[in-house]
Amino acid sequence: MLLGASPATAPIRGGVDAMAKQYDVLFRLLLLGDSGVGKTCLLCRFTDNEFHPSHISTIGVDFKMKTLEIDGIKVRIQIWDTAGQERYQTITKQFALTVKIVFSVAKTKHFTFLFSLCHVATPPPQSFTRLAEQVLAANKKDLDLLRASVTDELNLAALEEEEGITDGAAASQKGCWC
Ligand SMILES: Nc1nc2c(ncn2[C@@H]2O[C@H](COP(=O)(O)OP(=O)(O)OP(=O)(O)O)[C@@H](O)[C@H]2O)c(=O)[nH]1
Repeated sequence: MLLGASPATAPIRGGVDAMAKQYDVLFRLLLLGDSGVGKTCLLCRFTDNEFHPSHISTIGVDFKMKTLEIDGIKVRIQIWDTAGQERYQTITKQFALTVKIVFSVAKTKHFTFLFSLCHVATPPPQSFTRLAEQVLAANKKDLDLLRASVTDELNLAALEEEEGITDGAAASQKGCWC
């Protein structure tokens, strides 16, 4: 799933940089969201098809890449994984140019966090790209039983319909990127 990606310039042929020959198009994604919503797990599911049950907080910013071939075009996806912990928010906000905002369906407090990020990230700076998009991704759908507490307060179903939220679970791979 490439929603939320922002196309960036990438040389299609030639060039002195060896990396330039390895892909035709480069997409950059930035994952933002409260600590523990599952940003790193979504990333690991997508790049390595792995799930890690333990929560090891990201420190600052990390990134992974994956190259896919779609209709004969080599698409490289560069995904930046940010730290959700409050102490890293200064760094995270610097990166809030184009975003895939992740939240867990299981905790209401994550909504408060993501709305504050939406505010920071909108609109994407002109200098970056006009094609930058924001996508909300609801993770931990396997914990649907806990979802009631969220829907009571925020009517998640309506949000999904109106805002086009994507949902899934890194744990089960269902509805996930891969
Ligand atoms: N049940 C369930 N647990 C998940 C899912 N995705 C992630 N988790 C768990 O949630 C916890 C936090 O996941 P992380 O991916 O480390 O969270 P994060 O958003 O990167 O956290 P920070 O690095 O602190 O910002 C871990 O214990 C994961 O195993 C999911 O889809 N379902």
